[in-house]
Amino acid sequence: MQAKHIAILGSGNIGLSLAKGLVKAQQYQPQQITLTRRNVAALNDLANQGYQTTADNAAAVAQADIIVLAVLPQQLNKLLDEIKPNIQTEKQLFISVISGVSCEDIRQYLGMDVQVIRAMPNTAIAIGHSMTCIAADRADAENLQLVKSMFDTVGISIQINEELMTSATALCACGVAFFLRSIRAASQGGTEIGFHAHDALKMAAQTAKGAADLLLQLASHPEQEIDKVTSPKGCTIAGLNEMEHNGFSSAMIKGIKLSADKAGVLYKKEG
Ligand SMILES: NC(=O)C1=CN([C@@H]2O[C@H](COP(=O)(O)OP(=O)(O)OC[C@H]3O[C@@H](n4cnc5c(N)ncnc54)[C@H](OP(=O)(O)O)[C@@H]3O)[C@@H](O)[C@H]2O)C=CC1
Ligand SMILES: O=C(O)[C@@H]1CCC=N1
Repeated sequence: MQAKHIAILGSGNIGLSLAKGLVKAQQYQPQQITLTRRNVAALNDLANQGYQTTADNAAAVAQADIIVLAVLPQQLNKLLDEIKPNIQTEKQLFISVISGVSCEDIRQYLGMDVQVIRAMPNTAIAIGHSMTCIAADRADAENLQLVKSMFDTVGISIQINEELMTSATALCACGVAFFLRSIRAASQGGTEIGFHAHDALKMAAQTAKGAADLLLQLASHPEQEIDKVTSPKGCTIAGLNEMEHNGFSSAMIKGIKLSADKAGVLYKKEG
């Protein structure tokens, strides 16, 4: 258990997923986490669970050791204006999960030499299965280790170069949606060939989970595992080739490239 207090500024999808993941992993108690958003009434359930909740970002920052920035890129500058008077550069660490905003962007906008580490988790953080990419331009090793160990308790984390953070956003954060859509499509196919929708979805999701685990647990390559499924003249290769003729791999690759391009231009420095 860490003794530190965390303020999560912007408690929406990812901010709340992070808070829930940290508590589920027993790394923090709800009482050690302050959640903020402007519509604070939407956090009432969390307040009943013991989290501190407020719309006052500056007050949340005043009592925090770790400050997580989790608003949308277009909401960041206003938030930084609000909290600037209460920042204590010597003792506080910023973790930004905001896409397309560099550590230097934050220091530059604040005009302060704050310690900033970027983390790009995904929503599976709520259940301890995030793939989180971590990057910093000049954070000290102790803080980097602290952030890494924090995200390791809620999934798997790797440290990458900061210039790859927009790519990490597309592959890992947006990626959850891409794989979910694939599973949804598989379940729709399943319904068309005879299963009730809820059964088809469960069957598709468990099949996807098994496929991912084959790669992770056996450290094998997708094509190696695909070769084991595709019997000669069989039904798998027939279905797979039909999907490829319709651009399956190409659609995924193009989508990821477009997401990465977009992730790089989400933030406008002037606000
Ligand atoms: N969703 C995801 O899977 C991932 C998102 N990210 C990044 O995380 C960030 C948040 O994304 P996401 O959670 O999806 O977005 P949401 O819109 O769900 O969350 C943003 C939250 O910020 C709150 N907010 C806005 N302005 C302020 C303010 N001035 N003070 C306090 N709270 C504020 C909003 O609530 P209210 O309007 O009530 O203030 C809202 O709850 C983005 O920058 C995104 O790029 C990163 C990885 C994954
Ligand atoms: O769609 C978005 O912009 C955010 C960033 C990563 C996931 N969701």
